[in-house]
Amino acid sequence: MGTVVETPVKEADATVTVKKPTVVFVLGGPGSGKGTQCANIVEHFGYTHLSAGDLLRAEIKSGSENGTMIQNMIKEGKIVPSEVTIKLLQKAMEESGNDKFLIDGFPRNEENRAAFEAVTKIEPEFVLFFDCSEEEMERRILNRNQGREDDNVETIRKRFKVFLESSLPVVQYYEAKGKVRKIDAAKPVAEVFDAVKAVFTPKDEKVKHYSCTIL
Ligand SMILES: Nc1ncnc2c1ncn2[C@@H]1O[C@H](COP(=O)(O)OP(=O)(O)O)[C@@H](O)[C@H]1O
Ligand SMILES: Nc1ccn([C@@H]2O[C@H](COP(=O)(O)OP(=O)(O)O)[C@@H](O)[C@H]2O)c(=O)n1
Ligand SMILES: [Mg+2]
Repeated sequence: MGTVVETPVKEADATVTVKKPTVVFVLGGPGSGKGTQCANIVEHFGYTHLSAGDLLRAEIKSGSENGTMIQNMIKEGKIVPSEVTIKLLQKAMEESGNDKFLIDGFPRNEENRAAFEAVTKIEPEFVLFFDCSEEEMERRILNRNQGREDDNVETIRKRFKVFLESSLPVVQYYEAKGKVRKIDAAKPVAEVFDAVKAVFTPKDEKVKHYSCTIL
């Protein structure tokens, strides 16, 4: 008579692993070309573009109870409390059906950064940073013609100050983690996009392309 060996059947693992979305933060001063380049990235690399500024402006238009507060802060070039902005970002992420996001113009200060990390537990894949002189950014904003209430000399100066004092430290935070991909954004749009493409193209594809060229 043989011995019956009982093998315990392993219960199915109750923890479900949900894949976190891929997030790239797109930062740079006002007018550095974040929105313009994000539109190009979307076309080529399948990301969904979420501009924090656009979401806040849509919230004003929707007649929400926060609308007046947001409008006043934007007019003053101030940064809206992250609670408001993060809710808008999360809603847009859920509604998109995508799992790859370019988050443009966020985080703009330490409060934005820490709150996003605490609420979503998402770490950015990397930070795309558009580097441009104030002189060039001001010229671009004054030619933007989108009817924005904050695109006037007085508010622009305030936005530059906030950028230097509050937003650059966020870039430095990610710099220390080796996550910043800095782009010279003072060049023409197509040249800036060439540099952007190099950041988004996987290294093996670059090699493939190179070997095709020399064959
Ligand atoms: N590389 C560039 N050279 C010249 N003008 C640019 C360039 N990139 C963007 N612009 C223009 O500058 C303005 C600001 O660009 P935008 O993408 O809205 O910047 P941001 O989102 O960083 O404020 C727009 O009118 C845009 O058409
Ligand atoms: N994370 C963010 C992003 C924008 N904003 C507000 O929205 C304004 C416009 O942001 P934006 O990203 O559309 O501006 P640009 O950098 O594109 O010119 C900022 O100056 C802030 O007042 C904010 O409060 N918090
Ligand atoms: Mg923009």
